[in-house]
Amino acid sequence: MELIGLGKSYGPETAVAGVDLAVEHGELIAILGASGSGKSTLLKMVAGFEGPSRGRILLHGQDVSSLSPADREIGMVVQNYALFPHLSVARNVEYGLRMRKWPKRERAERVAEMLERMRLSALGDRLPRQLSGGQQQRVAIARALAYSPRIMLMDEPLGALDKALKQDLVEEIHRVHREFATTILYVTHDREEAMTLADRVVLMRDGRMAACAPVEELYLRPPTAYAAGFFSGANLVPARVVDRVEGRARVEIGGRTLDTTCPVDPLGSPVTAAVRPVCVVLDPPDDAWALEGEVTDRLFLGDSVQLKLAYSDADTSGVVSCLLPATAPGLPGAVGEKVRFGFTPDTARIVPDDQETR
Ligand SMILES: Nc1ncnc2c1ncn2[C@@H]1O[C@H](COP(=O)(O)OP(=O)(O)OP(=O)(O)O)[C@@H](O)[C@H]1O
Repeated sequence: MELIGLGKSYGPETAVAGVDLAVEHGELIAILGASGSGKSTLLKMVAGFEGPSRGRILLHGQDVSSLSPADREIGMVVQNYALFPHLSVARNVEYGLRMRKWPKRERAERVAEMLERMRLSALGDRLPRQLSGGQQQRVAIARALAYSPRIMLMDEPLGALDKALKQDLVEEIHRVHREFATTILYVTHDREEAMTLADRVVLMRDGRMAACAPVEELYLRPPTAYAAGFFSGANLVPARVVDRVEGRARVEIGGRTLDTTCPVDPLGSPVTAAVRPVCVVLDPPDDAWALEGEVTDRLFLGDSVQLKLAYSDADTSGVVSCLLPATAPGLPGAVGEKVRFGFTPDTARIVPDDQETR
């Protein structure tokens, strides 16, 4: 599938501004972004529920931009299940096959197969209201997949479920994606979900594609400060490139210089040192960026402890989030405790500062 300059405006408001994206067959792309960033509008255009203001949608090379939703052969799963309440599970799954006028015997065979593959065989005669939320969503997935759509669209499919069910369904969707080899566009604002499921992540921001990259690359090497903050949950520390050392950036952060392992931006340009909380260390080594600070918050998370460390001196001030193993030696025990902390050059990613851009 290919999206070419796909955009949508509502009057003066631009919901989606010219998205270009080529999706490989069988790929799962997570469309991630803050509320109002244009994720659902993008999906609705692909589904055919919204007409684009500009651009085109190609499915298997065919321009489907002006086809009705039914003619696009796209399966859709949304947050609130949207099952037919008066139809049994089996009849819900059969629905799309009837619409496409499949013969009765083939319909019955396909429904039985889908129920089995989605582990719903025992529930075929029940009505949706007799199912749990997770079961209803499995029915919705079975229904959407029954007629082998060319592409599957999922809009916050787990948004209505509690955490434990969510985890089950994430595993289920992962399995479905692998076994059915379906191309999936998956809208979510939950980065954990995106991380677990996706081959690639499209990060939307104010209607634009702020980043598009394989999951691990986006997580470990985010291209900008916004992507680092949103996807990697990184601390964003203001910095400035002051020199080049063997092609790498020497940056100044709050009056201290640090030789990083990142290629340089233009000298003097404001940049951001993006440092993930697990990369913040206590009692850092000599070549590290180090500061004295104070614990302002401490959250026990089981295997790890999250600390908020506030620092302030003549040159700089801020708060850094730090994630340490709960068994780490010398772990600060209480709010108010003084600590020396920092990060080593190899763990800081120097990225353009785009946090203010709209
Ligand atoms: N029918 C509409 N008329 C006018 N503006 C709209 C309409 N639909 C969406 N918008 C606007 O377009 C922008 C993008 O909305 P969209 O629903 O695509 O965002 P989203 O990223 O899916 O958000 P959320 O995560 O909250 O669902 C928002 O500013 C929204 O207010």
